[in-house]
Amino acid sequence: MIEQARIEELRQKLNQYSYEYYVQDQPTVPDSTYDQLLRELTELETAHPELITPDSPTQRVGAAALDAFEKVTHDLPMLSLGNVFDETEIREWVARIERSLGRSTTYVAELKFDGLAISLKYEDGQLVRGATRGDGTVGENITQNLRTIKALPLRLRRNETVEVRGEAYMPKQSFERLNADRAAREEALFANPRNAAAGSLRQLDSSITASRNLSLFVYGVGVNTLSARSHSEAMLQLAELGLPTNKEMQTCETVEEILAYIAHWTMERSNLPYEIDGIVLKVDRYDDQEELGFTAKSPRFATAYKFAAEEVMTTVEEVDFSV
Ligand SMILES: CC(C)(CNC(=O)c1ccc(Oc2ccccc2)cc1)c1ccc2c(N)nc(N)nc2n1
Repeated sequence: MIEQARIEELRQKLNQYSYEYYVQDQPTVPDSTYDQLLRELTELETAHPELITPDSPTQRVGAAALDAFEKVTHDLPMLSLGNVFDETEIREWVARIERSLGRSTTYVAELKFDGLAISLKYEDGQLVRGATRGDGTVGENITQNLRTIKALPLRLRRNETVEVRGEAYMPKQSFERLNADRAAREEALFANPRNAAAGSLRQLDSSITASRNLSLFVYGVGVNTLSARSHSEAMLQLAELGLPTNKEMQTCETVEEILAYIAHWTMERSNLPYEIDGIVLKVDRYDDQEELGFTAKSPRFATAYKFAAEEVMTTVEEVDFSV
């Protein structure tokens, strides 16, 4: 049947254009082309509903609003990070690791996004579940809301089974526009992009989430079928699968390189289009991570350098508790 072939072709094209625009930030077609093809796909799917698949771009906004979020138990706990606050503590953290391993090792430095920690589960390439971190063991099933994030692929580029961790966030520009709209309607303002992202993902009606222009970065893997032997290799594989990874991630051979990366982003973070609240440092090789292991609640192989909280002029902004 030619409609089926056309529907499959449109689905593949639209998902590719979405990937180029939202993940690679290098669109190859104008929005008008995307919109026209989406309209054609919507008409064909309306005429042939039996041909609709869950990874169709028309299926991003869920049907009915939920009454509540289900609880979900993570296959692997989503751990929290210990903190380091200054150069001395960073040098001590590196020294402790290299003493424990009995040799030097390679690190990865990453931006620490100020959003909501989430977990995404893909089975044979298909997104089957999205959840909040919750208490690290039990989170809330917010699949319908996460599916509205355009940077999130509904199907991976290879049929892998993998559970990934990441941060859903609201870009600074979307935050400013959302609060401007709310001020115009005399509604309570969100205090910061993190609250706005969390409030947007706690909506039981995913069409509200879809209107909030959220985005996503993935930063780790749980259970997976990947062949990676290090964190940096795993992140390259996640990017090849079509998942949004952050391009500012950098491997560091020495503590001096770590300190230089931190100094750079301490100065530059105000120029980023999203908010970060620190820098995450990780031992790169998985065999070293396993050798270092965990404390009761967080890994010994990773830590977070937190920026000093910014002394902002605290304007009397109402925080939106109604969401
Ligand atoms: C390192 C990790 C804590 C993720 N890793 C895990 O959650 C994790 C979970 C089970 C693991 O293995 C276990 C297997 C069985 C039992 C216990 C742990 C290993 C890592 C983390 C947390 C927050 C991050 C953040 N805000 N930004 C960036 N950029 N990176 C981050 N990385």
